[in-house]
Amino acid sequence: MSDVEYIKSQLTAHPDFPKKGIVFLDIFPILRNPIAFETLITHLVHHLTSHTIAAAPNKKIDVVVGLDARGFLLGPIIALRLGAAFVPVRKQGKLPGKCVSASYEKEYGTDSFEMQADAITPGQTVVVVDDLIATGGSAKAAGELVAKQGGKTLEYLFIIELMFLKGGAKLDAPVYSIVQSDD
Ligand SMILES: O=P(O)(O)OC[C@H]1O[C@H](OP(=O)(O)OP(=O)(O)O)[C@H](O)[C@@H]1O
Ligand SMILES: Nc1ncnc2[nH]cnc12
Repeated sequence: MSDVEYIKSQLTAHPDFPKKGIVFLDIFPILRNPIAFETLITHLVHHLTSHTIAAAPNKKIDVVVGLDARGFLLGPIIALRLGAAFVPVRKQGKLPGKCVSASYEKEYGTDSFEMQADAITPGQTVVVVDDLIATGGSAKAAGELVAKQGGKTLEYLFIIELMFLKGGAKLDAPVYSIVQSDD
């Protein structure tokens, strides 16, 4: 079995969660299995070092941005392995100090994201990490926060991409996803 098939085999689908009509794809079974979690992180870091960094203007990734909440499970580990900074994007009202904010619509509601205003230095290269892209609203808002601080988003990284929602089309940089779901 390939790494991608192995990672895919660990995901579980929950119809009608958190509301009717949504098929919720759960990544937590991966984190319960240390071999699967290691396979996942190694796969993402290998992609970043072999493709993203090779194409980066400064030949490095300065900042890994992780999205509240499930992006926090992946982002810090990836950042440590790359020797990059980790910066959280949080839902409104959770971060102290001066923040930049951007609101967005998602597959099942609306929300507002914030990032600390001094978190990214102009010109830094950034990858945005989350567990899943659905409509792309969350990732787009995160990209806006990076751009507001003068950062350059190189890529958006996900475990799962819901292809039928075409979220990647909203974004200002390419998407890399391990599993593409059509339903
Ligand atoms: O592409 P989008 O339509 O924006 O949806 C994707 C977002 O939705 C989920 O998070 P959610 O907002 O449910 O928050 P949580 O991680 O706190 O559960 C998921 O983890 C992504 O962050
Ligand atoms: N279908 C889905 N499964 C898991 N997380 C999600 N976030 C938005 N849509 C989702």
